[in-house]
Amino acid sequence: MNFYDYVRNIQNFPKAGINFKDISPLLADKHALANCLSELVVLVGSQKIDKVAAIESRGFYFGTLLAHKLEAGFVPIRKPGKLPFKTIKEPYELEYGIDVLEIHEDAIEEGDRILLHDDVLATGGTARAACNLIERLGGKIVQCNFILELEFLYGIKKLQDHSVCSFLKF
Ligand SMILES: O=P(O)(O)OC[C@H]1O[C@H](OP(=O)(O)OP(=O)(O)O)[C@H](O)[C@@H]1O
Ligand SMILES: Nc1ncnc2[nH]cnc12
Repeated sequence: MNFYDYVRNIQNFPKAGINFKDISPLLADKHALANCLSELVVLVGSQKIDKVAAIESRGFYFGTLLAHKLEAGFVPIRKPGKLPFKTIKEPYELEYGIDVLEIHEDAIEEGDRILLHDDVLATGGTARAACNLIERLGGKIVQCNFILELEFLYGIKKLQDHSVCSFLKF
């Protein structure tokens, strides 16, 4: 299976000049969905994971599936005002805007081994903010794991202190 065939390019979305990588075709095909999940599990290998933390909203597509496959818990990292309990916050910049991420302050215990998952690594601002939240709560980030990486944006430079794995590279 050529997974690249299941990623659609949408020019000028959500803003002029952005070439948006749309994984909807990959999600809609039962074989592509199942095989993509298997490939993400392969990236983790035999490393022990206590919790998968995933970033709203597209990180949630595979985040809970990954947690189930890895026999780990799941932690949502969300946009502001969405989480109901006490949170800590991190601001960040992304390829097309500025936002804030939040995590429940009791979501991670000191020493928890965390897999951070999101669909796309672009400039790395979102993933960096998510790593900061996890580390502020005492989590140990085992791997930052993405379906696709836009290598020309060098997001990996913001995650140099971590192991970064992505399945599809553009
Ligand atoms: O590496 P960066 O430049 O920070 O960009 C990557 C982030 O951008 C997208 O999320 P978006 O903010 O568009 O939200 P969504 O998942 O809710 O669509 C994507 O799902 C990543 O979370
Ligand atoms: N070009 C892009 N396509 C899809 N998701 C993104 N997140 C940030 N940049 C993106």
